[in-house]
Parts: sequence; C-alpha cells; structure tokens
Amino acid sequence: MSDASAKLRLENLGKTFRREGSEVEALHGIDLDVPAGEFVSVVGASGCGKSTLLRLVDGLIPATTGTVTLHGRPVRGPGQDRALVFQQDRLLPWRTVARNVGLGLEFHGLSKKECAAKAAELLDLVGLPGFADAYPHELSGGMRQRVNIARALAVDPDVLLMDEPFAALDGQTRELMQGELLRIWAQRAKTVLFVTHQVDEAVYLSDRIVVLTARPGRVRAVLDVTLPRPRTLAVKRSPEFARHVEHVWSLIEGEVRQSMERELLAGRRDETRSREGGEHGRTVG
Ligand SMILES: Nc1ncnc2c1ncn2[C@@H]1O[C@H](COP(=O)(O)OP(=O)(O)OP(=O)(O)O)[C@@H](O)[C@H]1O
Repeated sequence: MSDASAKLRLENLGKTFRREGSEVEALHGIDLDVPAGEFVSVVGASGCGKSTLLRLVDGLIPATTGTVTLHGRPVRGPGQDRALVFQQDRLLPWRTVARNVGLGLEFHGLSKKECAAKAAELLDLVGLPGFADAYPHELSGGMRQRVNIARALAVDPDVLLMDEPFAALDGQTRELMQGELLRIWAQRAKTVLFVTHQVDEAVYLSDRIVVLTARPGRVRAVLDVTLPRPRTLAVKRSPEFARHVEHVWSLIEGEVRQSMERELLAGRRDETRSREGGEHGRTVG
C-alpha cells in the first residue's frame, strides 16, 4: 500500500547498467515509502544494488525504470534536499575542517562569516568544538567522518543518504559513531537511508530495515525494528536485539555466503589471469 504522506517514495525503481555491449541489472521493481524523519537501513548481499539505490535517490544516476519522488516531486538530479555520505570521508586536505564543512554553503553563495558560523554550530553538534582550524590530516578516522557528516548536514538536507559511513572505522569508534549518529538524528529529525553490511548496526540504528535479494536487488522484506528509543549500547545485549539480528540474518545468510564464494572465485580467476597476462606482458583486470 502506498502511503500518501511519505516524504520519500520509490516506485517500481530499477537500474540496468549497460557497458561495452553487456548489461548488468542491479535493481528491479523497488517500491518503498519512507515517512519524514524515519531511519531506514538497507541490507543485502554484496553487489545486490545497495549503493546503486542510494545513487538513484541522490539523483547521481538516472533510473532505468520507475521513479524517486521527494515531497511528491520527481528527483531528476542531485539537489540540496539530499546529501550523500560515503565510507571514505572525501575531505579536501588543503581546507581547514571549518572550510570543509562550509564548502556547500560557499557554493550556495553564503558569506565567509555565515559559513564560519554555521560550521562552528555543526562542529559542536558532531562533537568537534575547537577543531575548526585543524586540517583533515590532523584528525583520526572517526573525527574525519564526523566532519563529513557535519558537511552533509550543512546544506540542511531533508534526506541523509549514508553509504556504509562507518565501515572504515575500528570497532570501538564505530560503536561510538553509531551512538553519535542517533543523537544527531534525534536532534535534527532527518530522514535517513543507511546502507550497511552489518546487521547489528542496522538493527541498532533503524526504525525499519529493507532486506534486498541478491542481484538484481528486489525488496525481499521490510522489517519493523520494535526496540524502544532512545537506544543506548545496553540495548545490544537484550534478547530482543538478538532476536531482530537473527531474523534479518536468516533472510540474507544464504545469499551472503554465495556472494562471498563468488567473490573468492572471481578473485582467484583474476589472480590466475593476471599471472598469465604477466607472462605475456599484458595487464588484465
Ligand atoms: N557504473 C556501473 N557500471 C556497471 N555496473 C555497475 C556500475 N555500478 C554498479 N554496477 C554493478 O551493479 C551491481 C550492484 O552494485 P552496487 O555497488 O550497487 O552493489 P552493493 O550492494 O552496494 O555492493 P557492495 O555491498 O559490495 O558495496 C554490481 O553487480 C555492480 O558491479
């Protein structure tokens, strides 16, 4: 059933990549309504189209079928109402932290003073007060990712699209950042679409979890996470949390194993080819 009040709506969304005569159908017939302020995670085996889904919602790539609408308006390209946060922080090394955060605002014509004030406010929000004049290389991975999130929030998007934002962080920093993200989300009331490989991360953060099938990704299930909010790390030790994780995992386990086996085999094939290529003086891959 379609929800007329949905902020973000995906209808029959599909994407087929065509390159050099071959086709890869990444996503097929995705229907999803996301109400304003909801935190939705997307999980599924490697290569099932999770990043493609975010790129379609961001408007970075056109859909092959179907539509993405935000507030009832079709998405036809990137816009200020959406911001994408990647696994790699993509900060500009020659800019200070504050000037990285203010990049989008400068682009939209705000004065230096306005940019600096907004950057200071956001650095407070992400727990980095006093780092405005630091450079990215002076920060840890977790701090850089905080700056990245601040930069995404700077343009005040309605929808935050997050593509494995904590995947490059160590376990402890990752847990810390999950808590920080929940705090920021509660404070800023953004709609979040969050891609992750970690089922426990999806359960901890989300209101709902979209489980995709293996490629082409289709919606296998949409699960409600009924854990109470606000969530603290203690929730991860509750039987209800374990039950949620088990449920999601049971829906994807077979395909995750298959995709890992496929990747392993492909890796072996690539290795063999490059060895053979090497012998013939060619680089393959
Ligand atoms: N620009 C492109 N051209 C051709 N094929 C692409 C392109 N982008 C993605 N694909 C293919 O589409 C499929 C889905 O890719 P996507 O990166 O969305 O999957 P994913 O679920 O995010 O993967 P992972 O979990 O490994 O990050 C893959 O088979 C991928 O190789």
